[in-house]
Amino acid sequence: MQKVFDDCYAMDRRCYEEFGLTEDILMEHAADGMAQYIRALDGNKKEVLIVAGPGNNGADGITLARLLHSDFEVSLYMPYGAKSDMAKLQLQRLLKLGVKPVENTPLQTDIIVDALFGAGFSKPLNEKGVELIKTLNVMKAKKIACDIPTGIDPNGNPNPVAFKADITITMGSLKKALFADHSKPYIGEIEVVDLGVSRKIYEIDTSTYLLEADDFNPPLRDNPASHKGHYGHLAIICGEKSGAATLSGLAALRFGAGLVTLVGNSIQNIPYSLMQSKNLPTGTNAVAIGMGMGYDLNSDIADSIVKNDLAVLMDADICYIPSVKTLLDRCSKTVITPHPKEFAALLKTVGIADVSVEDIQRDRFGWAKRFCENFPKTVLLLKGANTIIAYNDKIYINPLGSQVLSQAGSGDVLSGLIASLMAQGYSPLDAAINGSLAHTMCARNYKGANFSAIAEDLIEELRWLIK
Ligand SMILES: NC(=O)C1=CN([C@@H]2O[C@H](COP(=O)(O)OP(=O)(O)OC[C@H]3O[C@@H](n4cnc5c(N)ncnc54)[C@H](O)[C@@H]3O)[C@@H](O)[C@H]2O)[C@@H](O)CC1
Ligand SMILES: [K+]
Repeated sequence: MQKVFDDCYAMDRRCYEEFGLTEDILMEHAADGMAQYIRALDGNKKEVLIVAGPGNNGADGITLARLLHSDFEVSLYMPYGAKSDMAKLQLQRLLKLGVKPVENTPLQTDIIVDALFGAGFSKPLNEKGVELIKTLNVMKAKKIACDIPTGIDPNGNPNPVAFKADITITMGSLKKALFADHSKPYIGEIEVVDLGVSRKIYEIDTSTYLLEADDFNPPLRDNPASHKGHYGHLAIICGEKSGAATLSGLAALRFGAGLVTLVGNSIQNIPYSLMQSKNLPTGTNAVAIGMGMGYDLNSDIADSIVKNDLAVLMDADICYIPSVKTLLDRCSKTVITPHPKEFAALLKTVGIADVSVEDIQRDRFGWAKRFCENFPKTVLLLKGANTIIAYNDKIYINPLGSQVLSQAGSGDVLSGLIASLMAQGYSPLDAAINGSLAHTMCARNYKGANFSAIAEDLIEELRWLIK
């Protein structure tokens, strides 16, 4: 797990005030991090275009030009001149080496470094900036963003366009804007550069974390004398479309739940390994509701869940049903897993806000936080290109998802995975984290073309998901 921050300003200040470092020292390390990356690239890439802005992001770029000069053919383009003190100082140093900024961007180059705007980006790019970014984006070159691609605002939205990087070399620590859904196509890989002290020292406390494959804690069984009763009994409420519940059930079973029962009146042709029942079976310790359910929840079942305070996973159609609020308020072990459209419906159903899907996508962290303030007992998993898992003031980001998962049925599998872990005794937060990691790791391990995975393929991949 890595720490993630809103921005680095407080940590930079601590470097100056507590560690006696200077802006100059931090900047030298920032530029050296980029220089090392460029030097390690394929040795034939010798032409480097650095586009440097007026502030300290630009100053990083000018410093990089100095570090690479004479080993590489460096073109430094500064469309807005140098305005910050550091940008002016770095430019003076460069001029003393005999390097002058170029008047126009060259038509072709091997490497482009975008150091136009970084953490200080605060208003939309003007027409000149938009045209420049569009020009850079269509050039064929290795594209490196300094700190964050130009045009990505602090909420992670392109405003109105953004540099499309192959790699973002970010300074000091990870920032939230790198993990918004809207920024994902622009960021590329991410590398963090230390700024004069190790990242362990540089970073302060945070409430936001980036999940990694190493965080995965699978439900491996270590008791050779076990029986199915040791691994929980999950009941999945079936409604209109029993296929969704069946996929969840198979995923849950494959992920280790001891027993999975589909609950409903007329469920046809279910696989032999799943049980079925008209009522909530005795012995149920976790319930999953919502997948393919339709907009009607049997009130006896809802009452029984509340009365017995069962662990409950809620998804899909439940977001539209008013009784969701009772479950969220009254049960102590709840996970809810909406995609953005369902989350918009959920916010409306529970009376928090009436907002569009686009409103949510533009500020996923903000809306997730607001939901958790209203429902402190619930773990929210907001699906997306970078899935957010939020609980109280903590946020965990799973960036490992990919387009492999953009398929009907993949959400049903995720519900089954999380509910399976809840039945096996994981806390709701651990179940959401590990279910989400398993889901994305199955997609990563899938060997077929990235358009071809169906829910059953993801379930198959669970067999080999051994840490
Ligand atoms: N201690 C530090 O301050 C460090 C800063 N570093 C670099 O400094 C960057 C931040 O520098 P700055 O705070 O100077 O900010 P930027 O260089 O990102 O932006 C400079 C200024 O441009 C203006 N601006 C914002 N959006 C604009 C737009 N769309 N069109 C025109 N002008 C716009 C703002 O007035 C802003 O302050 C980081 O991203 C990082 O690259 C690194 O060198 C590491 C240390
Ligand atoms: K940049």
